[in-house]
Amino acid sequence: MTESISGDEFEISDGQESTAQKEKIFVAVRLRPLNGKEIAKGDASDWECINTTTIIFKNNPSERSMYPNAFTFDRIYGCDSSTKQVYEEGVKGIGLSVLNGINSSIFAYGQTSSGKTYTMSGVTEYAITDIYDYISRQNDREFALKFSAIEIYNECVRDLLSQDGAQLRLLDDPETVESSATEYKGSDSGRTLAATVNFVDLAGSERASQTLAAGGNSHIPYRNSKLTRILQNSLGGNARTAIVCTMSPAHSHVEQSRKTLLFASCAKDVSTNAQVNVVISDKALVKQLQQELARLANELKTSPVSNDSASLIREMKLQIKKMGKEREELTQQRDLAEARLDHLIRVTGTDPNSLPWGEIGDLYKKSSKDGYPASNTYEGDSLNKYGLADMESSKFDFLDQSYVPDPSQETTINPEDSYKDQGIGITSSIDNNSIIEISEDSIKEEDQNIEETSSIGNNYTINSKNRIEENQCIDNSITTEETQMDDCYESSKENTHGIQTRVEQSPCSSDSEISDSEGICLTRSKSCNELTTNTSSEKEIIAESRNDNGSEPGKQDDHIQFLTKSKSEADVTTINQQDSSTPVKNLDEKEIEQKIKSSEERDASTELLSFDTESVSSHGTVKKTEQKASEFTEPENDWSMVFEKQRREIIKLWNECNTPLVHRTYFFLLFKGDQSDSVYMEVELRRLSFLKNTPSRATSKKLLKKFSSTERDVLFKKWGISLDSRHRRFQLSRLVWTKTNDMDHIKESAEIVAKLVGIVELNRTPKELFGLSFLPKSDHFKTSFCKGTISFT
Ligand SMILES: Nc1ncnc2c1ncn2[C@@H]1O[C@H](COP(=O)(O)OP(=O)(O)OP(=O)(O)O)[C@@H](O)[C@H]1O
Repeated sequence: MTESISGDEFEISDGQESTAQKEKIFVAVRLRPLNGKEIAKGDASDWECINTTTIIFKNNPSERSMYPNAFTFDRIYGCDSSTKQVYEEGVKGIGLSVLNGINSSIFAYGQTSSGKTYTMSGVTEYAITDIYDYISRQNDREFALKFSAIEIYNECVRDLLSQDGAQLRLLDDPETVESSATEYKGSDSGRTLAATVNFVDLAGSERASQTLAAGGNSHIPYRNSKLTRILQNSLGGNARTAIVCTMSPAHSHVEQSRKTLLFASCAKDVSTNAQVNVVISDKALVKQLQQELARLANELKTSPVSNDSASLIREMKLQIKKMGKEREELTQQRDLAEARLDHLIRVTGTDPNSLPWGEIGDLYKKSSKDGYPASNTYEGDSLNKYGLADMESSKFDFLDQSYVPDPSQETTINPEDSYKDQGIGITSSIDNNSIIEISEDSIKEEDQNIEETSSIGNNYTINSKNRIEENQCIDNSITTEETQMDDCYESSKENTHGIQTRVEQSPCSSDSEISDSEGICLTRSKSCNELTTNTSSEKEIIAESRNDNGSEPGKQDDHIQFLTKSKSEADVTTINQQDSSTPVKNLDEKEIEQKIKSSEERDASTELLSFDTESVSSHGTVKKTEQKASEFTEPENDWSMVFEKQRREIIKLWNECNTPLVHRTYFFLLFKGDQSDSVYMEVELRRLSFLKNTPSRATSKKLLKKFSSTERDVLFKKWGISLDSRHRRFQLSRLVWTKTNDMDHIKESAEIVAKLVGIVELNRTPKELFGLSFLPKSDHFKTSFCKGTISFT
């Protein structure tokens, strides 16, 4: 709201602004006419107002050297000017600032009988009239007015509005001057503007003039003055100020007139910094804040935006949690893959680059050693960061199957082994200090409650100088899950038949020693189940194979042992009895195989392994399957085109495989078309193709349900898995299998396993982690933690 009261100097706003208003004091000089007495004495006027702002001394040029003859101020009022003029044209705007909440003061300064009272009485009357007039026209605002009329004489304060003329006592708060003035209380509506206007008639101006003129100081000393205490708020700078300096034109008063003008000149330099005074009572403030709070709460409650935000935040939190889980899983996969690769390299003792999977060896080398790739600036280990954990896994399957044993290597047969059943466990020594116990005792299947021991069915081992051990079934099953279990089964069957054939045709003199036509002697151990059955009095059945150093059986340095332990003897007994008495063993495996082959899921899954594959043929010779992944390979000179094509294909597969965004991002940022990226692109394509065609867990279950529980039992025994825990169990087995050479590895493995099963207290030993206190020797830690019955979900 802006309203002009009168004239063009003053405007009243709604009082919302609080910007300080810095300005100079308004200084005016009023020259009164010569009074009758002065005229009678023959005094003449020494001063002439040459315009509205300048006054000059005109009668005594000789004094020009000592005093200035011309003075300029904001306004000069001559002898014929009226008080109304002084008000309207001079001090009105300042006086009425009080209506905007700004303090104001109007002073009259001058020598005795110069016209101070004459001027101020008129100015005060006009101002009060205007104030009331303004208030009377404001219907939507309430005003509280407080008037005081005070006389200060010899430091005594007297209330001019009081009849008794009692002396007033000044309190600390100058605003609480005891007064009999009428008070108007406004409503306590909260925000209030409070301002004071002072109309001051300064008696004794001569003395002040002398002081200020002599010192040339614009500061008005008021600290110890009652007057200044009363005017404290106005004189402190927070007030618009006007000074009307009155002077007599008579020559007899010329000295005082000059001093008045000097005072006025000094006053001109003083600046004020008035601001709107907003007063909010505590009660009003509390009320106002409560209202604001209620308003905001209501806004938050009803705002659709806020609801969206809340739901968005929830979604984001879920997403973050999910990504964290994925990251953890990828880390675990990476660790497993690295462990397997480590082990393989360690076991073979061969430079990875010289192996048939040289390019994979390069990948491993890059990823593990060189920070892969060199331009990478990401922190931490690379494989998982770049989402290659799965690739590594796939590679490893390829590695497992592509190993080509040298037929010329002499292979020994452990004469202590016996081969009495169709469940063939072939074990060979891996390296020194390797005692491997893989026990999956008493595993309960979710839907069928099938208990089984974790016999590592269809294991075979080829002892050579490199002392390679392969567990084809485990290798396949770990990384390719359900589908590879089928392949595992296939492969195992082949191996089984092959080995059986060779056993029958072996020229070796005993059942425990077999040599094939090419001079390879295979050591064939009992299956864990069979071993357990045949030696039921023992809790551990150890299939040992002697290594080519000719070390004695049972010596840890030279042997690897597959130990089978039941969770309890009762379990063992039950299982063994079942194994020996039920027709499980008598089932026609060909029939089961036929069922598998005829199932749709099986058909789909057989196409999955499009990797380079080399496997041992059914006759113990090496058979190399053809590479089927060459479709991803393109000529080098068309690399950019190939890259784009592969990238499109990868993106498509990402979508089809629901690949996590994190993986996509890393991969996308990392591989941007460099020629050296080709191997990674290819691996990613293979990995995704594999994943895409991998039947889901549900599909696998569906497949397995095509078989009777007995048939499934046979399958599980052959695969050495249980339906529900197969993947992680094999990961675990594999983990143990590949990390049994030193305690550091064991501890590291324990941590990984602990993560798998959701154990977070990783500062504990493997023994503590899995409660394997029954194991007496600490060196059994390296195998002990896989013997615990760990439930995976
Ligand atoms: N501008 C004027 N026009 C006509 N008469 C004036 C004017 N100014 C002052 N007078 C007259 O001069 C006399 C003295 O004025 P006034 O009392 O206002 O002076 P004063 O400065 O207040 O003196 P004191 O300091 O002693 O109170 C008064 O009679 C007054 O009417």
